Amino acid sequence: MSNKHILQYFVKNSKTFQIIDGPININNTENEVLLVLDSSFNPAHWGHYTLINKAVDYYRDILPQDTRFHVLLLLAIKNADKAPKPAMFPERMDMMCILANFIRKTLEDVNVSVGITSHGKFVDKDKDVKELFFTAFKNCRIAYLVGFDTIIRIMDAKYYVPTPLSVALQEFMQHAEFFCLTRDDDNNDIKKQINYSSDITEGRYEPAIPRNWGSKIHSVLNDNKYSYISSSIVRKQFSDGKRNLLNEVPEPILQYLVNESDTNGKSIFL
Ligand SMILES: Nc1ncnc2c1ncn2[C@@H]1O[C@H](COP(=O)(O)OP(=O)(O)OP(=O)(O)O)[C@@H](O)[C@H]1O
Ligand SMILES: NC(=O)c1ccc[n+]([C@@H]2O[C@H](COP(=O)(O)O)[C@@H](O)[C@H]2O)c1
Repeated sequence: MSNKHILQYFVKNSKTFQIIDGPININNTENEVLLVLDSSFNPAHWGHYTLINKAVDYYRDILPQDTRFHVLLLLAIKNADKAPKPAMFPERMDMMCILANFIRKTLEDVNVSVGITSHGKFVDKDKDVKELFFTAFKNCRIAYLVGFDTIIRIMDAKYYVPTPLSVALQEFMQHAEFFCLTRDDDNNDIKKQINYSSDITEGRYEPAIPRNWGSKIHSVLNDNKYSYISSSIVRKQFSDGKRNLLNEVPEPILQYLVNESDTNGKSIFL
């Protein structure tokens, strides 16, 4: 079935979560880590790949040698902020499957699945991930891979009104953790980004954010060659006619963008 048909079925049946590529469950939760990258994938780029790569490196360093890694690429077909915009979703799903294959080829011993969700907020996505992805939810580790711009939005009380943040995320924060990479950001300097988790632990964000959540956020410095990349930049440059985007986008993704645009006679993003 094409991704277009999968999406039509998903929407028609009011589903909230579906795996569209790769394994659909994890049986042995004792030594497995699930790394979830939730994104708009519009398009997929090196910023996404480096989040996964660095998260695998990070957990390989701190966990036992026999730990197995499972990456879940998750597309939110509803955004926590933006109105639903169905255009391009099948193409984004295609690109997620391409990225999944690229990860399988380039990162050793990493399983990859691709899923779609209709939930905008992480706290809601997490319920489905736990329920539907794991056959036994015991001692498994789920880490959400995010950039700094996203972690501060997850920790923003406005998304949960009238429930206080500490209540809305209480259960979620008991088992979930975040691997958080710095990004170029005019409003938040690198020091603030890197110190975010320790500042929470020291109580600097109290009473909004409980200090014990600080240990659940692992802040890691990005590489300069990846920290500036965003889908908006790629969309803009590609639509302006730039095709030399290999610093921003893995080759198979670029190939897909070029092929799709050639077929339509104009940039896939226009
Ligand atoms: N270059 C990057 N470095 C680190 N994290 C990133 C990078 N690009 C995206 N991310 C993170 O990946 C997740 C998914 O990103 P998403 O695709 O929504 O962002 P984006 O590339 O900024 O998209 P857009 O420009 O369309 O807003 C987010 O948590 C985001 O912070
Ligand atoms: N409070 C939250 O859980 C929260 C806040 C902002 C964005 N998100 C999600 O983060 C993902 C990336 O969003 P953007 O593409 O807007 O950066 C989307 O799935 C969006 O729905 C979640």
